[in-house]
Amino acid sequence: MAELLEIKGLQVHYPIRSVFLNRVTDHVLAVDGVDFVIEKGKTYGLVGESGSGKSTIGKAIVGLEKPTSGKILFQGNDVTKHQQRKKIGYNRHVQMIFQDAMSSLNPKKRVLDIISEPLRNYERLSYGEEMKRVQELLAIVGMPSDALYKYPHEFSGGQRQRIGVARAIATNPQLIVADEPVSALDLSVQAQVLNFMKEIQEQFGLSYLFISHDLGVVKHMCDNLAIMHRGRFVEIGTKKEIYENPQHIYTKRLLSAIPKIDVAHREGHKIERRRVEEEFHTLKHIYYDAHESVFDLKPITPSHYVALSTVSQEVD
Ligand SMILES: Nc1ncnc2c1ncn2[C@@H]1O[C@H](COP(=O)(O)OP(=O)(O)OP(=O)(O)O)[C@@H](O)[C@H]1O
Repeated sequence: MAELLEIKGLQVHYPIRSVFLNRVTDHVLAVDGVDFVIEKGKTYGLVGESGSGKSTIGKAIVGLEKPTSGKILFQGNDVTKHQQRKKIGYNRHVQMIFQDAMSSLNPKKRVLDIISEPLRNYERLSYGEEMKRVQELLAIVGMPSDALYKYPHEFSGGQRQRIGVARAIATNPQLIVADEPVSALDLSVQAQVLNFMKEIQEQFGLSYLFISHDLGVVKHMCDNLAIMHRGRFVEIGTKKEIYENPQHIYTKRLLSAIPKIDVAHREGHKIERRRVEEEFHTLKHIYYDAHESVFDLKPITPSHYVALSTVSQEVD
């Protein structure tokens, strides 16, 4: 097993401040002691309901959140602290793509400037070299070269996500943290973007940390995965182990809520309505079963919000 990244006993706790007392009164245990390994060229999935701590792990790995305790080792080098990351040029090897490409791409910048930003941070290229590299990157992600001078709002959601991927791979990273990269997209576009992410993974030997609440998507993408609940891993294993022989009751519950549409069949847009209806029934079932708030479960589509509010009205 070729280890790329190792996480040891990671904790990220956010302080809760009392406005009245003007001091820290408690902590949110967003991530509360997790261990896992991401192998070279493989995809590790993090699955769990909204608020379970998935994004916080991703942010700690790329350096956007400071671990409270624990270690992050990249190819055996400790990169838990900023100085240590700087020393080995860690940030160019690990990039992140986000759920909402519209808000993660600067709306005032042209595609050329968006994609060249990491190049300007990490490489000293002439204007001509930079232009050539950005054109190559656009071709890799299947975008036309006239996209260079356009702005993010001139593209569809799927195209914007491709631009986000072009920016993420600009520095030839080894690991990409993909935080819900397709959940803001129509089902028909999700499959395209996921398959394209797999293609570039093979082409460049990339590893992914793939964060999602959608077990259907994770099944399509991941080699190994962890099921998260309230900052901890309740179950870890290979894709086969988790999907074919889940052990934890929480994993079983999540699996029973998988939309019955596997990614390969998401290209037909008519499926969407059926999926929302199915999830609505499953959520309702889970709600009555577990007596938890339906708002703990992350809505996926606008129609899903309608479904959720209907559930909550019925429950009220
Ligand atoms: N900056 C912050 N300050 C305080 N609490 C935070 C902060 N960021 C996240 N949290 C809390 O930490 C917990 C984990 O949040 P996180 O965003 O990691 O969950 P998640 O599983 O990624 O959820 P989602 O799928 O909704 O993004 C939540 O309870 C959240 O409210």
